[in-house]
Order: sequence, then C-alpha cells, then structure tokens
Amino acid sequence: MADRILIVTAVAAEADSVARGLTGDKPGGAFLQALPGGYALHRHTSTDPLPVGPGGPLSAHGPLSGAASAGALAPPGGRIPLPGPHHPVVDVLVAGVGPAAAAAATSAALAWATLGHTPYDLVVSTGIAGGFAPHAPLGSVVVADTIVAADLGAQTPDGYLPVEELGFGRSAHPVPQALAHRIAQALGDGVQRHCVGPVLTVSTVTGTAARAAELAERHPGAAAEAMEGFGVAEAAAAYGVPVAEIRAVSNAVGPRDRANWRIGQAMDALRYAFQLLSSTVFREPM
Ligand SMILES: O=C(O)c1cccc(C(=O)CC[C@H]2O[C@@H](n3cnc4c(=O)[nH]cnc43)[C@H](O)[C@@H]2O)c1
Repeated sequence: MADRILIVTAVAAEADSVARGLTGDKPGGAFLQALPGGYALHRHTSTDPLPVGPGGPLSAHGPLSGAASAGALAPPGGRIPLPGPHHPVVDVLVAGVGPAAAAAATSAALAWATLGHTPYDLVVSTGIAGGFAPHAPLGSVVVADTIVAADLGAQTPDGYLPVEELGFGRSAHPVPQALAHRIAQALGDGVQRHCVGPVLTVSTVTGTAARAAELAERHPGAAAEAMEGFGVAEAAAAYGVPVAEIRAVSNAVGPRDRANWRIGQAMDALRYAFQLLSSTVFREPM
C-alpha cells in the first residue's frame, strides 16, 4: 500500500478536478502546509477528524509547523483529515506550468516531507494533455509507461540528438511496469477510455502537423504530450520515489486548433480517473 502519495498538477483547475475525484465531490481537502517557494500542499484523505491539541491543530505526526500551526491557515473548526486505516495520505500540489516549475515545486514538497520524516512513497504527475492520434482521443486518459523529455537534447544537421547521446543526463524515466498496468486496469474496470504509452514532456506546445509527425516518429507509440511530467520525474528520482503520470486529453497533438479544445471534458475524465484510483490502486500494495 502506498502510505503517502504526492499528486502534482500544473494549475489549480486540474488540482480541483483531482480533489473532487479523490473525495467523491465532497469538500474533503484541507490546506496542509505552506512550502518554501510559496507552494501550498492540500490533503485529501479519510474523514477521520484531527484532534486539536493545546498548540493548535495536530498533524498525523505532531503539531503543524509555521503558518498552519498559528491557526490562520487551519481549516474551519481547526480540524484537518487524518489518514484512517487503509486510507493513504494523498497530498495535492499546484506546481505551475512547464518542466522547470514542476521540478522546483515537486522538490520543495519532497524535501519538506523527507525532512519531516514522512517521505512520500509515490509521486503522480497529472493534468490535461495533447493526445497523439490514433492512440489518445479527446476525453480519454493516458497512463505513461515512460516519461520522456522530448526536447532535451541538441539539433544537428543530421537530426535531433537526445541528451544521452551528448554524453550526459537522461531524457526518460520509466514508470514501474506493475504500477502503470494496475492504474490502467483500474481505469478499464471503471470503463474509462484509456491507453498506456510514452508521455512526452515538451517546453513548447506542438502546433503543426510536421512537428507532431516528427515527435511520433522519434518516439514510437507516443500517446500524449504535456509540459510537466519529466520535471516531476526528475525530482522524484532525486528522492528515490517511484513516479507515475496520468493525463486526460484536452486536445489533439497537431495543428493548433483552439476551437477543438475540450478542456471541460478532459477535466471530467481527470476527476473520474482519480475517483477510480482513490478506491483501488491508492489503497493497494505497491
Ligand atoms: O495555445 C495553444 O496552442 C495551446 C495548446 C494546448 C495547450 C496549451 C496550454 O497552454 C496548456 C498547457 C498546459 O496544459 C497541458 N497541455 C495541454 N495540452 C497540451 C499539449 O497539446 N501540449 C503540451 N501541453 C499540453 C500542459 O501540461 C500545460 O500544463 C496551449
């Protein structure tokens, strides 16, 4: 069982969809902790109430520190959810858009948890994404088997060279196979349309058919592109924590076509995916 899960989104709307999935649309999340760098962690877990101690609200592992313990940021009534038996802690972090923002925020959360002796044992990068045809239609969900930095390398007259071929770094993080498989299985059991494949991280959203074809050729089976997964994965790897990426498809990877974005549909799919995961994978042995 994953005891402590960190879910990283780029923007607040994605975090809201995830939270509504985790809580069955109940307002179950509570502000947990302000992190260095100005990030905020919210916790979405069981309904077991938090006892209020003499120093204010207590976390599962003692008094909350900093601003939260001052009460100003405690939830109404000074109570935040505690994990009950078989209920993992699930914290949600809004990190910002792009791999650098994602890595910075994820590192802050992982450092905070590690220094507090409550390290996370799973990190999940999630949000909306562009889907590669034919694998990932609008409104479907993509489960990454690999998280790939698709533009971390060098352009040469003979083509693109990934950073490994330049002699340093890495451009891919594998997702543990059993984990990706189990996530996909849970989505399938819930009849959520989905596929498993590489999810590309890009710094520039693809906007032409030529670029989409180039990426698809370079990364056979690529299912989606987004902008944060590799940053989250780099931070997770630095702390030795397994990582997954789950994306709901809001648009097709290809020529820019704003009229065809389906952000609402993707947010609904994201919410449903996390509803399915919160009652299955997140409660099971990893
Ligand atoms: O202006 C555009 O053409 C455009 C097209 C798609 C997405 C955007 C964004 O600014 C959203 C970036 C945000 O959402 C994720 N995302 C969603 N779709 C894609 C995509 O096709 N390629 C890359 N990222 C996408 C991304 O993870 C960011 O968090 C603008």
